[in-house]
Amino acid sequence: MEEYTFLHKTIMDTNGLPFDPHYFINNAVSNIICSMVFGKRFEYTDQRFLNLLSLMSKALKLQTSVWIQLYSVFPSVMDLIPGPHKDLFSCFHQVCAFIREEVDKHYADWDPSSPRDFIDCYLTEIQKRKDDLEAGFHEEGLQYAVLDLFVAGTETTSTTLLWAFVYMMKYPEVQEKVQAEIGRVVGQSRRPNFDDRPSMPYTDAVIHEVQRMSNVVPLSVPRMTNEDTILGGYFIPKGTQIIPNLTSVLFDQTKWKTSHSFDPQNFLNTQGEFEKPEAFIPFSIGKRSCPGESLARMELFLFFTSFLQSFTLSPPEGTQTSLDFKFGMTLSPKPFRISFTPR
Ligand code: HEM
Repeated sequence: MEEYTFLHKTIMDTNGLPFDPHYFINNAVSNIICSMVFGKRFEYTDQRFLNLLSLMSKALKLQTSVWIQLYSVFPSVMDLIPGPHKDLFSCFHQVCAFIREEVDKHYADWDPSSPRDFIDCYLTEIQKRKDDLEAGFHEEGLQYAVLDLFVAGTETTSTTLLWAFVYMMKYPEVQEKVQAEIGRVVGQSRRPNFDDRPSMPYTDAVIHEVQRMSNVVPLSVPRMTNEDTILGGYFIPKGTQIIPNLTSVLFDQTKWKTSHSFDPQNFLNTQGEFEKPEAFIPFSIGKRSCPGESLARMELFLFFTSFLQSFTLSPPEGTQTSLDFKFGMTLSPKPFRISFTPR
């Protein structure tokens, strides 16, 4: 909620005028992970950090481009050809350099008896297990673990919040109902907290429906079978790349009341109570499903309810809200402008 306070102030400064919310939201969401991993947040005006976030967004888009697909098939040929595939490596190196700098700063004033964040804890594990080569704790591992948390924890949640804004602009009647529920359960004298969620079935249903319809990670994360497997009667040899199609489940006509249109009723029973169908799998399922699910759900609930408690969201006058998206590792809304009018 501390991060929301910064965001709230920044949005108040827009005076209800339309603006592109992408960078503020990306920065605010990333700051939650940064506080846990680096032990600090970054100002919304920090150019070095803003540049890093834009590199990450660019890399996620590039990853599914034709150039990268060609690179995966013909790496040695593509190495000789200039093109956007080279940009991906440059993005990757710059993000890694940023992480390395932060790790070096941690080394400089590291006190193992009082760990400040994830990096400090990992450094302790490296030291404790330096004679155990099987344990897998080493500096390179630290860099990749931080990179994983940083990338996976920023773009997914911030893109979902951007979609929530888009859907609230598109369906003002849904927005009004959420605001009415916030008014009944939380009021205006305090900020929402996560314990309010069970008393707010409509809001909960809206957030779930935003996640279902926005389908932010449509093809999950590619995996590989580590042994011969039989699944649903099909033989899948060891070493086969698996790309789970979450879209087919999130939009399965046999599983949802209205599979292809935005309707919070997909998550409400006839008594208006919240109910989650088993086909709701935006975080995937099984042993390797998203480890950040609980954090993401908390962030989505707290940011979303705090925004709608304080502001009414609307498109710039005379414009239509579009549900068009950009395709990449994540599906994100096309750039848009929005007004936050204080309530
Ligand atoms: C709305 C937000 C989010 C969505 C929709 C989402 C979705 C996913 C999906 C579909 C996967 C692939 C799981 C699989 O292969 O079975 C995944 C993996 C992962 N997620 Fe998330 N995620 C979100 C937020 C977060 C957050 C906040 C974090 C940070 C703590 C995070 C960290 C990760 C990591 C580290 C992996 C890779 C796990 C591995 O390789 O085993 N995610 N996420």
